[in-house]
Amino acid sequence: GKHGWFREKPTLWPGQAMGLEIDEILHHEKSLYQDVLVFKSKTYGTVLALDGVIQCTERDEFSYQEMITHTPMMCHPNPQKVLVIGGGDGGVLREVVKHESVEEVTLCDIDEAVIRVSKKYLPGMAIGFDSPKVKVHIGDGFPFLEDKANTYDVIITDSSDPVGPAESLFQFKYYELMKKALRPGGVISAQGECQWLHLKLITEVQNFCRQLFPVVEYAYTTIPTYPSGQIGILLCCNDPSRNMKKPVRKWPEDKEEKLFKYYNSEIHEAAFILPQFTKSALKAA
Ligand SMILES: NCCCCCc1nc2ccccc2[nH]1
Repeated sequence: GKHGWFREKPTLWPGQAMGLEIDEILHHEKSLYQDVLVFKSKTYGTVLALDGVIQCTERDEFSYQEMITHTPMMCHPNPQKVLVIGGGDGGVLREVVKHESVEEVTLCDIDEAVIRVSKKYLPGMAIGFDSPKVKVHIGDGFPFLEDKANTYDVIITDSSDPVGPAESLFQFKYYELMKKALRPGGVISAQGECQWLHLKLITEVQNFCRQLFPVVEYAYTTIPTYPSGQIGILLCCNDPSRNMKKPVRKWPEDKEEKLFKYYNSEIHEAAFILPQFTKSALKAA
């Protein structure tokens, strides 16, 4: 288009950059925490970028939102109280409320600007805010978790990358807080970065998760507009007998076809099957 190309800042992936052709810049501001850009792309719909890094596009967001939500949710027998840290676009909320067992889901995002621009420019994701089961808290996930012991069945950390406001969400203390906030049999999932780019970080996070949780797994999903075309999901469970590689609940196939564009019970299992280089790095951990 007349605006040329958006090129992603190689913050954590030196020497490479994802590019998208711009049709129209829709919004650009400096929030209290980060640079917020929304643009209409030529072929991927509307795009949200934070500090020059693509967070979601209308065309492929469903892959990440469905997999970061339904892999933990389908590993829990009866999720009633759910917490989303980050995820200000609303896409994870849209997915969480597809589970009838859910009574209440709280979203805690530090930046009101992300929620505001998502509601205005990303209605297909922000629809997640419309459910009566949803409660929204604007603030840092750390202090929010301090007084939430034994509260949630599932906690989903839909964070940006560990450069900037989300840096603290990739540290031991944060996982300690989530462990306390979980009810017995609870499951957590987190944006787990990419095995092609961040294997060292993934190994470090897995290491300290294993000190806190009996069951820790890494899965991944394919998504064209994230660096190297895929992103990981880190999953932990406080029930030593839970095998997260197999869903404990299943929708009938016809229901899956109506509910999802990416998730199904087979890709749930496939997501945990890792290439040898990742398997051996995480095994050594
Ligand atoms: N470089 C990969 C970045 C992955 C970002 C995942 C993500 N996408 C988001 C959209 C809005 C708010 C939080 C978000 N977290």
